[in-house]
Amino acid sequence: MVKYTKQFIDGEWVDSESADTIDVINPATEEVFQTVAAGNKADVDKAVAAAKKAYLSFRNTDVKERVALLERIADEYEKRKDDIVYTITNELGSPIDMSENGHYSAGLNHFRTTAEVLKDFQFEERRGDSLVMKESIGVAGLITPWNFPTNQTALKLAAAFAAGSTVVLKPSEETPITACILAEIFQAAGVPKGVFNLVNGDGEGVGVPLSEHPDVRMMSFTGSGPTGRSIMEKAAQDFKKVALELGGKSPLIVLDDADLDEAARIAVGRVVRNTGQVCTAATRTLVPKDKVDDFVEKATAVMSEVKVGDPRAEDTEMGPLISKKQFDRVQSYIKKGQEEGATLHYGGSGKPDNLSTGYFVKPTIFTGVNNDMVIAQEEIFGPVMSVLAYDDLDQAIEIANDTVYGLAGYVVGKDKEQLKQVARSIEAGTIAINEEQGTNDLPFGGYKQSGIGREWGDYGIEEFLEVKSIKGYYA
Ligand SMILES: NC(=O)c1ccc[n+]([C@@H]2O[C@H](COP(=O)([O-])OP(=O)(O)OC[C@H]3O[C@@H](n4cnc5c(N)ncnc54)[C@H](O)[C@@H]3O)[C@@H](O)[C@H]2O)c1
Repeated sequence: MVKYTKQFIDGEWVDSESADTIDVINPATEEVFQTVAAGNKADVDKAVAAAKKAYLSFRNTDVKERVALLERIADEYEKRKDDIVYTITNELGSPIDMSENGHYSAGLNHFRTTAEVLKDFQFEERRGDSLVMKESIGVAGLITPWNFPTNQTALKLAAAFAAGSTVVLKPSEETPITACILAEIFQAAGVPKGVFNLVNGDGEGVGVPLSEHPDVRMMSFTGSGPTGRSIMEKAAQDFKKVALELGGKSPLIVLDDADLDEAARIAVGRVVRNTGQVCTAATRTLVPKDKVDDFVEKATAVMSEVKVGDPRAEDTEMGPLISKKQFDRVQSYIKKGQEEGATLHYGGSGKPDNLSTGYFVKPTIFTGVNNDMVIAQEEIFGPVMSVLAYDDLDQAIEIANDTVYGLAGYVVGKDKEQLKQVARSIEAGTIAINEEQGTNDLPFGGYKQSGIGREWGDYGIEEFLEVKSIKGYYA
């Protein structure tokens, strides 16, 4: 077992300023997979100082150089495919197929797509005799969650490097090993010293001093709402820019003309993916009242086929939740749904048969849910579908938008005009019609309490830039 108990600062692995460590638990076996440093403020100070120094030259690198850098990173990333897939399977408990085709590929796509969009990115524009230019913001603090260890990190890192910003990354203490592999990839790709710094640790020890650091000009965070609020409060002390990607409670509207077999397959897929630990999970399924029974029967059939178990097995479709804490949280929501009067139609409390070790849960369907219930309003972050009945499309849209969140929305059906109209009416940053996946250059981010700002592609690069006008530049 390789131990990553050092921090990666100024281009090398160095001892942490803290003697404390954090065990990374494999959620399928409940055994220790790896150990990382539990960093502290002194580590953060060193990392920010390195990033600040490196910024002086990195900000002036030519765009072509940064395109080449991102391409080299993507090449090195591809060489580490087996390690990344193995690590995500063990630290997150993601089924091996999902580790490869969901997680590994998402990270790779961000590095490749960002390199492509950077080639055509307009950093300068002439307006009369003046120049309007965009330049990198400076040292950025990046804080990421555990549910997509390569996706969340890669999309922020690719955008920051493309912009010419230097970074200090604090990954989730629950899935930090993928980030350690990224440090090795950057080293192999020739990322200049100090451009990328990794400080492992928990929120209090590392996240807080990073958010408070006066030399950090921007915080880019993905995670829960309460943590996002705390980071924003800290950042407000010296008016750092903040970009926040937070939670969701996304609706999936099944239209009257939808093929119910197809709708059931799509809806269940969007609930159980990554064991429901997806910020864009479609956890509120809205179905025409007279079609609910048929839909639920079909959704139950699809869900009962989902293979839950050992993430290392090739045919496993759903692994465990990340931790005991998340297991308990999902259990408490299942209990709450029953107390509130929703009908537990499939799944429910406890672990699936023959899976007593590991944080496994049963994929679950609630029917008879109304939108005021806690299970329809709060993010469960587990494979729990709430089915809500609607009378007409106006009511469906009203229910869909009756949430504090606005991250994603889905609509399934046949009539193209109706699909477009519903897609336009949902108040959320990302909408998918039927099974459309889109491309990696589309903006991603939330309305309302789902966040501030946009990531991915050129929109992601914009986040790490400041805008300057120079009057008389062409006079
Ligand atoms: N919108 C999106 O793009 C998106 C994507 C994935 C996950 N999420 C959200 O993330 C949440 C789950 O992730 P989580 O449980 O890891 O979230 P979390 O907020 O508990 O932790 C996220 C990160 O913040 C750090 N952190 C904790 N307290 C901190 C503090 N006070 N100051 C600074 N950093 C601190 C953690 O160590 C971790 O690295 C869900 O709510 C989910 O919806 C959102």
